[in-house]
Amino acid sequence: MASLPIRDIAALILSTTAVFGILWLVVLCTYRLWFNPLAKFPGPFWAKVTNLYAAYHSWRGDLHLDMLRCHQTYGMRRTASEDLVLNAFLGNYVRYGPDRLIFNTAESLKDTYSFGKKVKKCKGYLTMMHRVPNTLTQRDKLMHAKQRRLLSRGFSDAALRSYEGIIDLHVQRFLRCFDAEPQSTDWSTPKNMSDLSDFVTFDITLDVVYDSQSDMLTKPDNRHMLPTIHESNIRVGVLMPLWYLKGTYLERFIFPRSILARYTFLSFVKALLKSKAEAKSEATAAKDIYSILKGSDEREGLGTNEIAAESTNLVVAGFDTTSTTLSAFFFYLARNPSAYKAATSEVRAVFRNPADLRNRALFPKLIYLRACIDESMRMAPPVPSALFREIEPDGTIIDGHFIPPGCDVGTPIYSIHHNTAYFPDPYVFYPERWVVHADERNRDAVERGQSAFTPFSIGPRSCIGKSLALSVLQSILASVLFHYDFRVAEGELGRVGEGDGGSREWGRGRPGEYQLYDHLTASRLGPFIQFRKCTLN
Ligand code: HEM
Repeated sequence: MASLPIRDIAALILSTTAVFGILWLVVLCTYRLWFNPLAKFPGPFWAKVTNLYAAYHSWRGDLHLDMLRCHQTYGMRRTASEDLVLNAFLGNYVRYGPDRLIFNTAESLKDTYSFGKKVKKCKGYLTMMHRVPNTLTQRDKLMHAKQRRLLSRGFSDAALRSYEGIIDLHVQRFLRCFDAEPQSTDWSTPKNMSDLSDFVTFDITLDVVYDSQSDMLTKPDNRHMLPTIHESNIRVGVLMPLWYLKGTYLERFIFPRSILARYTFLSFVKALLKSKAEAKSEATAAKDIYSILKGSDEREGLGTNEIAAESTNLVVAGFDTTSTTLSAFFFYLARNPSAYKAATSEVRAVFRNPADLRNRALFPKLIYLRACIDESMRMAPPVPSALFREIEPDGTIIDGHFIPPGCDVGTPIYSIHHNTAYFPDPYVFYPERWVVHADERNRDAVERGQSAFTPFSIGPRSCIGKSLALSVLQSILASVLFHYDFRVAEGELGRVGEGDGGSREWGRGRPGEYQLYDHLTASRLGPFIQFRKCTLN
């Protein structure tokens, strides 16, 4: 028998592989669409068949918007008269991946994230891990409890008090950014608040975590670090639903820039860690989180790699999130005159002179300022989409539905913060929704909102840095409102950060809404704000 030429053999292998490949795809899609245990849940066609759907939206930065769009779309039903009406119950759950569901209720929030639930962090968190898991990325519950207990020493009341001087120092530097103009009674040149917020929060976080100065507010030298973190977040956001691609050639092919960016940031941290290690001999009292962790080294078995992973994560988790809240606050307050007036009046009444601003005992009196901060985080949550949790063996009930083991579930933060069942007029900046009236008539409404408010998440994996973040935000904002008046920059610059009016992209059209680009955490542009020294003080 004459042997087949090599070309024909290759063609035969290729066509057989293609046929089997197509067959495999057909079987897989058929299974996912009709026989998967989640098949009964509504959702976009492409999300049901592949996690590439979520990865695509993460790459575009509109994952949070698409999740809300799905909750609304799959909550619509046609009446007999062909009108579309919202069937809120149906839209409360959506299939957002072959094995993933998103929910949009306060019940799902509790069922998924509060203490004692049969869930753990999903495999997507593996993509954030470098060498060893830190408190954020640890999937093992017992290991996490141990790591969190150690880390919480850096966030105790005593530790937080010891950071107050550091925060005050950076607040002073932040204020000086608005003083630079010669005529101090005139409005300053427009300031890009997302940049300045990044600078001040990075400076504070690096100082608190490592007792080290990044000086971003005062010098440009280290500012190139910020785009590298952003670039790296894009990669991690895309890989979260496709975690099995981490470390493959495909990943390296798709994200060469992000991988380079990640190593630039890691080299920066490595140099920091080296200088900390060299400074070891000058034993000083632990005044930064790194030293607190290092102090527990021998007894608790936290090795060099663990401390490096933990402290690096704190910088990334801490600065960007706090910065988003800060810039969102300026966006919304500058556009809402009544909220602006109420917040400035409160601050200028509580603090009688500049020295008072360092007195933390007065902060609980800033009830309206805190409501403005909460309302900024409601409308622009710094971690906008779903924090997926994997259901453990035996399955569990989420919001009344049995979910089988191995599936991922999550309650997207931006979606629930815009759910009209908890927040009427969700696109209106309305700090009053957080303040209980003296006659208590709105207590139920406030509590309903609180049940669905989750910028820091809830339960055992909620944010360990919440008190630090709030302390930083209140210190900065009280000082700015005390010393300065501010307004939206005039002209086109004033529109940076807004929705674009007639956008073809879903959810990007509202001029009054601060636009977030969801890459794990939120990136954003502007707002541009002008400042003027307040003449009342
Ligand atoms: C406004 C500011 C902040 C917001 C909105 C925020 C939000 C969050 C959220 C939503 C989570 C849960 C993440 C998840 O489940 O995957 C989280 C966890 C965490 N955050 Fe924050 N965060 C903020 C500031 C900070 C700061 C200042 C630090 C420390 C310097 C920090 C450190 C952490 C850590 C270590 C975790 C992991 C906790 C655990 O899993 O036990 N965060 N944060």
